[in-house]
Amino acid sequence: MSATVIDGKRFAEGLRGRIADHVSRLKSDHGITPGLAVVIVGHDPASQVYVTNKAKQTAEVGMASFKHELSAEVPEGDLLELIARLNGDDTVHGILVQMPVPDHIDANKVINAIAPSKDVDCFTPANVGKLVIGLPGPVSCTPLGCLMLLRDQLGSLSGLNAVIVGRSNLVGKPMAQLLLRDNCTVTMAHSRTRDLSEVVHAADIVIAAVGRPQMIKGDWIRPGATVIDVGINRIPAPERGEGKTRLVGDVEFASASQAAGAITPVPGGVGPMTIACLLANTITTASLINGLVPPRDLTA
Ligand SMILES: Nc1nc2c(c(=O)[nH]1)N[C@@H](CN(C=O)c1ccc(C(=O)N[C@@H](CCC(=O)O)C(=O)O)cc1)CN2
Repeated sequence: MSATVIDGKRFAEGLRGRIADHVSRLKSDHGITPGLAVVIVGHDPASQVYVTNKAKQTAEVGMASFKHELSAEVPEGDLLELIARLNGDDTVHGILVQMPVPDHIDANKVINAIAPSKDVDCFTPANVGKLVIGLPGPVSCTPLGCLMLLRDQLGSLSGLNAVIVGRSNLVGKPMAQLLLRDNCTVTMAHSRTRDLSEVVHAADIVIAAVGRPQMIKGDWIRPGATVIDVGINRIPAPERGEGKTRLVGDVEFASASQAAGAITPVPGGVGPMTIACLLANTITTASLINGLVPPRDLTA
């Protein structure tokens, strides 16, 4: 069997088109221009690329885009002050601090400084709580992107066995909540899980978010399962020339695509959905801040 390759890049383009329509309506019907502030601390090359893409795509859908670049040595207090300023700025409806932050900065302090009403990453305890009990609000970007791809691929997820490999706050834990909401039977697997290959083999849906290149092998995948690969790992690619690298996921794509019914590639799968869902969350927070009901097609 050769799996359907789920085109996250194309889906994300379509989603951004719908977001642009909502932005136009917010402007014309309510006089609201959604604004997203992105903050980056330091010069990590991958983070620079993500933040540049976020700012560019924010502007492309017609939102106001604010980019704040701070040096790697910036004192924690200066970052907290900037966040406080953005919290009080009425032109800003979403605030995102690119992770990871340098070691001298306490990421939890930074997250807790963001007003929950503007927390478009859904990192604050208040928004994580809302996600768990199903109240309206932003939804963690990467899990929301995975859910949208799954619904598009499978229709109803009700009753399916979903196995999530990885229990991070960024992906694994919120993903479990979203799949539960869609009536999946959810198993969370992690580094201490016994017989991981057998656990994965029981899944109709596999979410690979473990951060280890190509760890999940093709013979772990149940024939016909849907595989969502969240991993983004850069590995040496000597076949491309000396010192060259390439991106791979947490799943061994070549073998897994022989067994799976559908699978996301890396790159071009979940990654582009993360940024599109960030924009969707900015529509959600801009709507809620202004007492409007967020559009249903942009949230979980
Ligand atoms: N505050 C946040 N920090 C981080 C998040 C996040 O959601 N919020 N997630 C990741 C990084 N990330 C977004 O910030 C992100 C990662 C990957 C992609 C993406 O489009 N990947 C491409 C490949 C890009 C490449 O060539 O390197 C793909 O998979 O096709 C977008 C966003 C950590 N930090």
